Amino acid sequence: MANLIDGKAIASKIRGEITAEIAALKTKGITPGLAVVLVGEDAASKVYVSMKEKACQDVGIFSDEHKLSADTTEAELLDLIDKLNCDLRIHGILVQLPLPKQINTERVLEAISPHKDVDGFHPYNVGRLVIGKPVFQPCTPYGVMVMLKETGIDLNGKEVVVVGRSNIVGKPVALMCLAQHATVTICHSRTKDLAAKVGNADVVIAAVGVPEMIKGNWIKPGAVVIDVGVNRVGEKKLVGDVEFGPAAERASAITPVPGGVGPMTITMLLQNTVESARRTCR
Ligand SMILES: Nc1nc2c(c(=O)[nH]1)N[C@@H](CN(C=O)c1ccc(C(=O)N[C@@H](CCC(=O)O)C(=O)O)cc1)CN2
Repeated sequence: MANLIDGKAIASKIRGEITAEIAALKTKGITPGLAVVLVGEDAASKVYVSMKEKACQDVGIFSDEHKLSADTTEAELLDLIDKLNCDLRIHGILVQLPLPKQINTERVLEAISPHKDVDGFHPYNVGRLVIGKPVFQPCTPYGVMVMLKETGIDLNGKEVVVVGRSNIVGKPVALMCLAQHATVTICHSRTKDLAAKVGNADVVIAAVGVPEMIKGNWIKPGAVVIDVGVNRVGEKKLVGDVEFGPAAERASAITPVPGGVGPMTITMLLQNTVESARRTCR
């Protein structure tokens, strides 16, 4: 039976360290500030945004909330971003995704100053990651890497299979694993014989957004399984992208859903915001 990788516990430990770092910054007259922008009424986004605001309060980050209606135009959102780019109280800007259809997500992400891009989605920060000199790294993949490190899992020479090729998780986590000297395979909807690819992995990172798509009996005995999926099934139940029970019987270590990668995402957002504030006093 696999060891459970407790994302909640790791996140809580790191948040303690972040709280201490912020207290030290405040003695130098710097209070890290994060602008959180939500456009529209998406139920999951509302939950994530309120979790982010609460996390900011807990660690001592000034959180500047902007809740805009679902019919906000792209020009209005770009105007707000311009103002936040120039606001000296703000070290990080976060626009919650997904955005409503009338707004071009790429244009919005590119409008955020790369120096305040604590989500790590701006092409400048993506490019820094590609060349192995990251500044701000996307929070979910960054959280995955911190979890692996905290659990003592070394990727050097390992076969890592990433299932999913999104800009937010799949592609960046693959680059981060490569930087840790893993041999990385990215699988996606057109991949042939996914079961065999997953079965070859020492470490599986599942980020497809399809409930329990990765079957437990595909997992190589002793492999590590990181499940990035947070899928709502029915009214209340959350499941990952991996069939947890059968996978846990074969894996050496596995993340649960909820309580695995999810809590790390917001923790790394706090970390990036503190890093951005620290950079202002260099
Ligand atoms: N601007 C961004 N938008 C989105 C991001 C992002 O990193 N930046 N990621 C996701 C959503 N997300 C953060 O925004 C996020 C997802 C899940 C969790 C989390 O803690 N999940 C819990 C379960 C919470 C629940 O009950 O729903 C868990 O897995 O234990 C935090 C943040 C898309 N948009």
